[in-house]
Amino acid sequence: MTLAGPAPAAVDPGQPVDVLFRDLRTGPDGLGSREAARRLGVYGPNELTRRQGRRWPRELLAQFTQPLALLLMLAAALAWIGGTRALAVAVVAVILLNAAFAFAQEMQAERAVEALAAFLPAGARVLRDGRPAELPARELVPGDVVLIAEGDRISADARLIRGEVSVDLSALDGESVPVSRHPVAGVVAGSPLEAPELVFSGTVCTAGEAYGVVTGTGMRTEIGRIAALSQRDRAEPSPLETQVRRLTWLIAVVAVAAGAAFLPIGVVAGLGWAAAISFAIGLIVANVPEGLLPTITLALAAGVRELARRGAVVKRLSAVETLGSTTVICTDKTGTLTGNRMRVTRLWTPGGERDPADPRARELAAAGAYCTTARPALGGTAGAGDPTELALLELAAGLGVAVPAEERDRGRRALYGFDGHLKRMSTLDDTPDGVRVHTKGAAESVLPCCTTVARADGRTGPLEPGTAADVRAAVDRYAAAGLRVLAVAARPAGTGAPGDRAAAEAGLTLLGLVAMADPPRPAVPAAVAAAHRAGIRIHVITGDYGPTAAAIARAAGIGGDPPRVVPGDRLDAMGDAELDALLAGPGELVFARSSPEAKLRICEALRAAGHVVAMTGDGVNDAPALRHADIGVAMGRSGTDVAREAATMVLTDDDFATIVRAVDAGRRVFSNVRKFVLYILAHAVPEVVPFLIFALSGGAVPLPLTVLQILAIDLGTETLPALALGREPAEPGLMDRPPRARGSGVIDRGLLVRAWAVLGTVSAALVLAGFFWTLWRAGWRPGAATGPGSPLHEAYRTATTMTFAGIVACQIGTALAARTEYAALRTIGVFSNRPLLGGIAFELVFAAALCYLPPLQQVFGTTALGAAELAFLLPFPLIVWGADEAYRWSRRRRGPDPGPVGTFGPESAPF
Ligand SMILES: Nc1ncnc2c1ncn2[C@@H]1O[C@H](COP(=O)(O)OP(=O)(O)OP(=O)(O)O)[C@@H](O)[C@H]1O
Repeated sequence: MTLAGPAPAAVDPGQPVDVLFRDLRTGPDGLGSREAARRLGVYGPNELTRRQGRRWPRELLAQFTQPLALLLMLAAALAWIGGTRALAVAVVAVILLNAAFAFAQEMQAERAVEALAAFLPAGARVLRDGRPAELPARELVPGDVVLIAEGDRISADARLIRGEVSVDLSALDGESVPVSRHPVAGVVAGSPLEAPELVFSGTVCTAGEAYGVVTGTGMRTEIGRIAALSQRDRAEPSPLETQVRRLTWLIAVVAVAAGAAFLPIGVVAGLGWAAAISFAIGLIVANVPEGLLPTITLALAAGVRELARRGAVVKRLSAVETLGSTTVICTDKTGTLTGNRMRVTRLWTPGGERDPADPRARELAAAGAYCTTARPALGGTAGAGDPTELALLELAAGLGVAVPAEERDRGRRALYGFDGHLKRMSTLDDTPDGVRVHTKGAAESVLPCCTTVARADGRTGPLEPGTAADVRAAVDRYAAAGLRVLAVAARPAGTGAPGDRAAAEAGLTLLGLVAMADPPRPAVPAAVAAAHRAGIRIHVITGDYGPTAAAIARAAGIGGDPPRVVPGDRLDAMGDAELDALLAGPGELVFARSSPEAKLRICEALRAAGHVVAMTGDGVNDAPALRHADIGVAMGRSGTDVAREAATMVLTDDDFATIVRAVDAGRRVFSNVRKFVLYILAHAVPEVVPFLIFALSGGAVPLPLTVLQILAIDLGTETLPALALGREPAEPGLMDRPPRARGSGVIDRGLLVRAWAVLGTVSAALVLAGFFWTLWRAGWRPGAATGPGSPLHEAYRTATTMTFAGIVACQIGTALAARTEYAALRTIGVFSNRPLLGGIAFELVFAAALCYLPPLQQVFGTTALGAAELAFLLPFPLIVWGADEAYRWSRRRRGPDPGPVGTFGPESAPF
């Protein structure tokens, strides 16, 4: 294990707090920024140093020990023993090239995934120069005073000095029941992990808020000591990679069987053993698709990189392909559909809506502002905390009743934080009017806690049923306009602080309602429409009030007009069968006042029905649903660390539209993988059919292609165009089709038919036509001798060169055809994939070199082709491409494949 920085300072976190402050040369207000910078230099960054050193030699070696490489080595050894040394050398070259290529691709893929960390820096809130500041967690130093709040992953070991938190220590002790942590003045007794006043790096705060002084950073933390935790996880192969690995094996087995079968046939047809063996080996080497897997891994990695640029950071390569098959998106409302920038637009107090200048409105605003933990925007700095609270602070500031955050925090006697189940929050505050309880939350949650109301004349009166009905009517009116409504209540604390939450939140006086606007993000309606065209259904699952959620959903285009709302209590009362039936219906739903558990339930029901579910979430309680969904989506800006860790994808801009863009990218990557698989499979037919003809004719037709020519195609001319197909832009209509079925293979019957029956067969026919035309013109008839020394030998060399060049020409047509799966080439433009044009140019230069450079002619058995031959080859690409164009046209006429979940597709959905 390496330790960053100099030897650790001998600070024992177990000493009494004042001694600890002295030893760490700090205080309750933390460090100054200059001192912190100095300490950062001394202690080093707050990071875990990776234990493992260089891994690349091992990974490079692994390329040579994998089964396909071993198979090729066996082939090389056989060729050497069989006397065809040139072939043995060629095969070894293939092995080396392949290993280098695969290694480079895998390294590049890994780097792409590792680079993602830079998109998601861990942050920490600290007091620097006595003021709160947000910093990258790597800049924390011993002596810093940090703020720890619900949902944070704690980024250093610390001793608590104020507040109280619940902490999940499972990263350290495997125990996932959260434990309470709070300051204790004296010496820490017993094991540090059990000490109530210590918190540790790598653990998670599940509730509450507290300040702590940092006692250890980086490797000098409990987690740093558990060396095993700093080891990296081994990445799971994605289903796509597993599928392709299996396919590669299948093809390898078929190739070996074909090679073995060719041996006796070749000998009987008069080839001689040495030639037959070399041929069988060539057939195997050419057809084993060694390069497929690394190429696919690289395509996925390129997808990951592109997604990150578009604002969606995915943590696993496999997420890219899952994204493409998403059938349902479950999204929350605040911050994802809306901009999460709240602004109070209406104030209501018993008696009616109030003008901001009204004294009752000011009283309401002041109480709301007390009941907050957020910090308002000051000078140039942005506000920090819940946007709902920031809106209340802004309102109070606007009405001139703001309390500075420091004063508010200093006077705070108790905090009963916002609870997603209770849907309210309360504080006990020292105010100029004495100690008061302040409560704010959902109206239906706060109203039952109230016994009195603040009347228009400033006096307090009983909460009559009529007033309660007025409150509900006002809430509904505001909610129908899409406003978020909070009820605010207060009362004098009386003598002595109430002991528990229930006591604090009883007998309150209702002050009124605050309604705030949070309109949909501008890009959302278009993204919703795009998702609908792509056959994706969207359900909204929100903690907000039904009518508010329905109004926002309608504005975004979700769920029709009016959207169907399922309130939380109805969902809770519903059995599983009823929920299944509800979700199986055609429309989209708005689940309002829902709990985090509801998310998990809905997610499970959808998955059980065969859907591929993308689910958003931002709180601690959302983590189980995020883990359970096919794609858990967390918010990079507003979400908690816990949600970000549970998620598969993190949106750096929190925008719903980014999810739809990610689905688009996922579909594109998957369809591009299919494109180059199609291209690579297609050439097998024109390569194998000539041999069949040679074998079936019993040698009356000479071999149309030499083994080194096959290798030159498969390992030379083909490579760059195949790679370039992986870079193809999205095909028009890709997002107008229903999602592909869960688990449907990258290679299906349709792809094989197209590769072998259409592209392959047309190519084979053309290639053979070229071969026979050349021989025939020279006077060859079946059975005539073509071996060295025979009068027809030169014509035979020209004919095999024609076969070689013919395959190259046909593959150009195949490459152009493979660019789209349904659409016509003209809709994307012939010149829109520059790398492919470059790849084709390379292919032509490579083939020309083989035909025209004398040293290469020697090795590959080729000759220079004349004008007549070239003219014969010229239409090949057009014919192959044209045949496929006709095939795609007929597929388009038949219409797209049906969607995976028969109950809905763009046609049957209600939008
Ligand atoms: N900071 C807060 N203090 C008190 N009450 C709150 C606070 N934030 C929200 N509420 C109340 O609780 C309700 C539910 O809020 P919650 O945060 O669970 O959902 P949300 O953010 O509106 O929805 P979403 O799940 O779409 O993000 C709100 O409608 C509001 O009435």
